[in-house]
Amino acid sequence: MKVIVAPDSFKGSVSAMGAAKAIEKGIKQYLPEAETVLIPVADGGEGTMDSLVAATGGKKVELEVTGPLGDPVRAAYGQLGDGRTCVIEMADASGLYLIPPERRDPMKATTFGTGQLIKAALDAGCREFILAVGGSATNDGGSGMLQALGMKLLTKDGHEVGFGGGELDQIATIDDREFDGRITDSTFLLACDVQNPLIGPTGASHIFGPQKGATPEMVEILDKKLSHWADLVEAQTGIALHNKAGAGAAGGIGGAFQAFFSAEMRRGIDIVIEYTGLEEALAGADVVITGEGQIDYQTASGKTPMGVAQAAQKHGIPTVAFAGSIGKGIEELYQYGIQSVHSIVNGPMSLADAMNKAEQLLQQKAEQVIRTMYLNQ
Ligand SMILES: O=C(O)[C@H](O)CO
Repeated sequence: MKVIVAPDSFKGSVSAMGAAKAIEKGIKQYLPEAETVLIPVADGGEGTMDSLVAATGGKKVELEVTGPLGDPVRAAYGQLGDGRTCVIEMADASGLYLIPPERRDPMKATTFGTGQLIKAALDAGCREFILAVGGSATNDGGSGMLQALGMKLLTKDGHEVGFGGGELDQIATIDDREFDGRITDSTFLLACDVQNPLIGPTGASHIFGPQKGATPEMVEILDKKLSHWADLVEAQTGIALHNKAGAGAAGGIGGAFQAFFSAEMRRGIDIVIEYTGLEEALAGADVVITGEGQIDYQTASGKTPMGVAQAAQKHGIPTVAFAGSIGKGIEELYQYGIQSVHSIVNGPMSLADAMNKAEQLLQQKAEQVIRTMYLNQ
């Protein structure tokens, strides 16, 4: 029997690799001769870098960059096994999780650190980039990232503007003469977590500003400032970001990529499936086991278990999904190739207990599922 084990992480509890190893242990407990292929995956959010680095025999390179509020932070880029491809989770350098709630301030927060990661990877020879875009603390339209890569954003007096969404309306000129020339030789594959436009009621400021610390008044101001930025970008590049899908991802960095980089947007899970070689590994498999902390109707919007199941379905292979917790609407998932969804929790227990014991529970569940598959053999 060949089993592909392709879970996401169970957030706050066990990494994708840890989950995959626990599931493998459970399978082998009943069926030591089973062929197991471990492919830890992610959907473009947290864990994407780890998954791709592990699958390609790459490495993580850590460096100090400018954090969202200007303080130094340790962040990493992943260099894949081919040496050319780099994966960056922007939240690592510019993420909301880096700032305690009381200090969050999208007027000041910058994406400069994300630009520094790109620059460091360019220096290391990378020319193909995978960017996991989302989870940011910023609303600066990606201006900080551009500054880190040499773009001069100048006031009408010719001074460089400061960091943050609050500065955008001070920009009078975008001077690209010193913008890193290596960007033109590079390709950027974006895994954006949302498709929101840059401006307006469904734009970056209105939808994601509040979680970054914006008050209702601030949201209006930030939206106007981003609108000024979008006008300038359009005048410079001919690309109107205002209503462009995905331009509002991560405070507008999604738009900066679309305007100034050779960028293509794809579903995060599809990028991960391609780069981890999951499709190739599926040949001859009998079953796929995937999983995530929570599985519910939202899983159908491109989360890991659904993406994995869709890939397996193309090859006629059933997928079994494990979850820490099962929510409403899992029936939605059957059409995409998920055969069944199993909670790993084996009795009444607190969330903390379930999280602490996740590996043991995954192992136990995997053994039970494989036993059931052998019912008639
Ligand atoms: O970073 C953000 O603003 C959200 O995750 C949406 O992209």
